[in-house]
Amino acid sequence: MSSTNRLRIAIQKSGRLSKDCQSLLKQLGVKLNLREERLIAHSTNMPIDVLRVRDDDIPGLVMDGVCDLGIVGENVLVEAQAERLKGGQPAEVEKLSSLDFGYCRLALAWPQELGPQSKSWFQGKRIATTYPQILKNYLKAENINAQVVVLTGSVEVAPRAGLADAICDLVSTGATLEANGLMQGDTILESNACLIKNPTMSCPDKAALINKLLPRLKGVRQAKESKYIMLHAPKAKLDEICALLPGTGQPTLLALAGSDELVALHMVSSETLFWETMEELKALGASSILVMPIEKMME
Ligand SMILES: Nc1ncnc2c1ncn2[C@@H]1O[C@H](COP(=O)(O)OP(=O)(O)OP(=O)(O)O)[C@@H](O)[C@H]1O
Ligand SMILES: O=P(O)(O)OC[C@H]1O[C@H](OP(=O)(O)OP(=O)(O)O)[C@H](O)[C@@H]1O
Ligand SMILES: [Mg+2]
Repeated sequence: MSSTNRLRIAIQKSGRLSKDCQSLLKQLGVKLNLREERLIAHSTNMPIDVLRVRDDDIPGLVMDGVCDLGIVGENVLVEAQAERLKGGQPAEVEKLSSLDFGYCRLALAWPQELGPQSKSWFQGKRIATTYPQILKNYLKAENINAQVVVLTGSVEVAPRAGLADAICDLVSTGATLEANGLMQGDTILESNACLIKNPTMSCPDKAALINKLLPRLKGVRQAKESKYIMLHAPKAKLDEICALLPGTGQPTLLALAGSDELVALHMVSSETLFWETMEELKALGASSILVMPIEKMME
């Protein structure tokens, strides 16, 4: 591939998604030489360049074809798309996969001392947010006539600072809302990080590379969700033991040297084994029960 044919992936430079993006690329087998201040990191083993930017810029870079792929929160993607549509600009991206990090929700919140409030309370109020388009669409759908105050950071201090009556901001554990004396209301949007692609990308070499990375992504996810289970089981109790094992996978049975009563049972399970199940297995005579993580999978 020539340098223009190198696949360009946009990720967040520093923030909530950057560590997870970097470790995902590593798990996909993409080796990177990440030096702190560099905007572009060239992969040393694949024709891939990683652009490290602010997350707000990622949807636009992918929509405009500056980057072929991007990893960004759905919250930022939906806001950017709504903003572009409002301005009559192209806003299409292909969502290749939802990822298992960056989970948060965009929710309304107001000062705790006001107590629980219904939707009608928001009529005529000022709501501070970093996501004006998503909030405006919600208010329109709910027939609420409120003023949207746009802030790019520290949204949660807006009510105390007298800038707004309520906020619409990202929540994960709820600790930030609590620390600022705010009460959480309706969730407007649930969000995870997602992998997006420029829909008009037509380079066959890049398409082939994406087709190589996607099964790896599936394999990484399956491996994370799966466990390798090993135990010794009395032959007489095999049916009962198998019935307790999670998932639908078939176990492998192996003879145990020096024992006629016991067999070794190995299986890949799509779920973990809870302590309660391990205790039930033990009560049935199972022993040496091991639950191990799996690093990679390919079916
Ligand atoms: N508390 C959280 N827990 C999990 N994910 C979160 C949380 N807060 C935000 N996110 C997700 O991570 C993304 C990046 O959050 P971050 O706070 O790093 O953004 P930022 O300050 O706008 O960064 P940048 O400097 O890149 O613009 C958010 O858009 C959202 O998708
Ligand atoms: O519900 P919580 O678990 O407290 O998380 C929510 C907070 O996390 C995010 O900010 P972040 O900490 O990433 O900092 P930022 O505001 O500087 O982006 C978000 O903007 C909230 O403020
Ligand atoms: Mg940002």
